[in-house]
Amino acid sequence: MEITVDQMYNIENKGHDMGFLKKFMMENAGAAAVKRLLEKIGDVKSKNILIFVGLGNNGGDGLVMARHLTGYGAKVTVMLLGNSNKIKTEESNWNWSLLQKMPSVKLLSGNSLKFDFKPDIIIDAILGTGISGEIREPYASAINYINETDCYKFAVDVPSGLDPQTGETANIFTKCDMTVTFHKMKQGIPKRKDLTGELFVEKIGIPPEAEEGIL
Ligand SMILES: NC(=O)C1=CN([C@@H]2O[C@H](COP(=O)(O)OP(=O)(O)OC[C@H]3O[C@@H](n4cnc5c(N)ncnc54)[C@H](O)[C@@H]3O)[C@@H](O)[C@H]2O)[C@@H](O)CC1
Ligand SMILES: [K+]
Repeated sequence: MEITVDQMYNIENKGHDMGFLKKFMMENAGAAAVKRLLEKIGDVKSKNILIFVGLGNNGGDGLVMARHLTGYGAKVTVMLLGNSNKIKTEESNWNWSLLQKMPSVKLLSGNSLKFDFKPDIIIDAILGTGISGEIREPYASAINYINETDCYKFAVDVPSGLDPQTGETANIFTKCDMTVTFHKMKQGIPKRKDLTGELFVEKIGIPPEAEEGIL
C-alpha cells in the first residue's frame, strides 16, 4: 500500500506521541538502510564512504548511518551541508553530538566540495519528505557533485530533488543506484525508478496502532 507524505508525517507524529520517539525511528531507519547497503555491497571495511547530510531529519538518518558504517570498519566522511548550529531537530542534533565524540568519523561542514579521497560509495541524505520548491545552495552544489562523481550512490528515503508525493523533480536531483524508504512506500517514489535505482521499503518500528485514524 502506498501512502501520502502527509499521512507519513501524521503516522510519525502519532507514533511519537504514543511514546515511540522520533529518535528511535531515526535509529531504526539508519540501521535498516545500512543493512540493505551491506547486503548489496558486502564488506565495507576500509571503503571510503562519503555521506552528504542536510539539516533536517533526512540528514539525521544519514548521521545514524555514519555511526553504523564506521562500526563495520568503513572510512566514513560526513559532509554537513550548513552550520551545525542550524540542525533543525532534537533527534538530528543528538546524532550529530554523538559523532563529535567519534574521532573515527571525519566531520566536515562548509562550502568546499573538494575531498582528498575518491569515494567508493556516496550516501545522499540531503533532502527527504521535507522538500519544497527549487533546490537552494549549498544543497544544489552537493547534488551536482554527486551526479558528477562515478561511484555507487545510495539514497536515504528518496533521491534528493525528487518529490516523494508527486514523483516530480526539482531543478536538480540525484540519480541513485539504490533507495531505501521507510515505513510504507510514498506515492511519488516508484514513479521514478530511473532515479531511485533498486527500491526497498523498511519498517522502522512504528506501532501499527499509530496508523489508526490515518490510513
Ligand atoms: N516521517 C517519518 O516517520 C520519519 C522520517 N525520517 C526521515 O526524516 C525525513 C524528513 O525530515 P524533515 O521533515 O526534517 O525534512 P527533510 O530532511 O527532507 O528536509 C527538510 C529541510 O530541508 C530544507 N529544504 C526543503 N526544501 C529545500 C530546497 N528545495 N532547497 C534547500 N533546502 C530545502 C528545509 O528548510 C528543511 O530544513 C524523511 O525523509 C526521512 O528520511 C526518519 O528519521 C524516520 C522517520
Ligand atoms: K535523500
